[in-house]
Amino acid sequence: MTLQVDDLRVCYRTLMGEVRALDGVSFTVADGEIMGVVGESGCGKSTLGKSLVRLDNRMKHVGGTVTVDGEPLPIADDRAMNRFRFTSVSIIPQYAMSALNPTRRIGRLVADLLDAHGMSYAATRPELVRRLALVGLPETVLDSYPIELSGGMKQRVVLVLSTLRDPALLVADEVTSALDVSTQRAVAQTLVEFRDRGYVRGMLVVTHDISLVYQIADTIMVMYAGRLAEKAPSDVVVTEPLHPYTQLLIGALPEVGARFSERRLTGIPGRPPGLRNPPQGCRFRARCPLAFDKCAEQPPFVEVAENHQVACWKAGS
Ligand SMILES: Nc1ncnc2c1ncn2[C@@H]1O[C@H](COP(=O)(O)OP(=O)(O)OP(=O)(O)O)[C@@H](O)[C@H]1O
Repeated sequence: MTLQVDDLRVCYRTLMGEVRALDGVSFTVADGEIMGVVGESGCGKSTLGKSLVRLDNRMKHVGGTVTVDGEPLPIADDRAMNRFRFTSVSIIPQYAMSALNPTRRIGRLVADLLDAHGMSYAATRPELVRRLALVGLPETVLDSYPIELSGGMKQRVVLVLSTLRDPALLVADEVTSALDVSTQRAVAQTLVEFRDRGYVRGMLVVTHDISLVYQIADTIMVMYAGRLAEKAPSDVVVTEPLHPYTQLLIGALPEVGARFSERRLTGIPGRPPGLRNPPQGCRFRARCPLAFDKCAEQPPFVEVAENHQVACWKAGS
């Protein structure tokens, strides 16, 4: 088992009070598994990804445990996590490619990164060049400045760097969202290839793009308002979703070849609740077409079929 997350609770401290961004999240990612994490903006996807690798100083670990290969990660202790970052858990944060220092050549950036982790650039360079070639980048990119590379090239550089130490888990947060469609597909395929080659064992692909994650993920986990709504193999989530929220998310996707003069695109009416003072019971209740009395109680996240978990009183009934 690569990753096990149990009852993870994380909040942000703000002047207005605590935002409970993750509220009792439990799941596992198996060896070799790519898991897509989807949901509307603000549901806690990025917080989940970040909290497994680096809590920023506004985030507070409220409770719950994370283990990788059975070893607990000290996620609440930034310094203790240094031993695990990059080697055991690695992250490509949102907007990483735009964050590359524009005044440093790529090779220099890599040398700085390796130095910070006590590794020699000279000794690592042959493997680095091999992996760059694998993603279609020539050795000469090491002499380039970030501004000289396209978005897709920068994203591939970031992917190679974040997996150089073959981490058990890679969190890829919106790695394709600023790219054109064909580059998106190429970068997504690279994620799969890195998993297939064993450069990374398990992956959390955080995205709002269900169609893209459907093509590469083994499993999709749907989040709503800081909790898990549904988790199942990708094709099950897309073709037979059980949670009303997942059904509406999938129903809001445009169909290939659809004529929009005949079928209008619809979103999900309403907005997710604020997480400073979230409602009791099922958090989707106010927007749910199937809501009934029982939804005033929080539904447990339970297995309703093999590898298929849902948090809804109506699912499976
Ligand atoms: N630095 C912060 N301070 C306070 N609240 C925050 C902060 N970052 C995120 N939040 C809140 O935490 C909740 C979860 O946010 P998060 O960014 O994890 O969601 P997300 O699903 O990744 O959204 P997006 O797709 O827009 O990135 C939201 O209610 C958000 O407003």
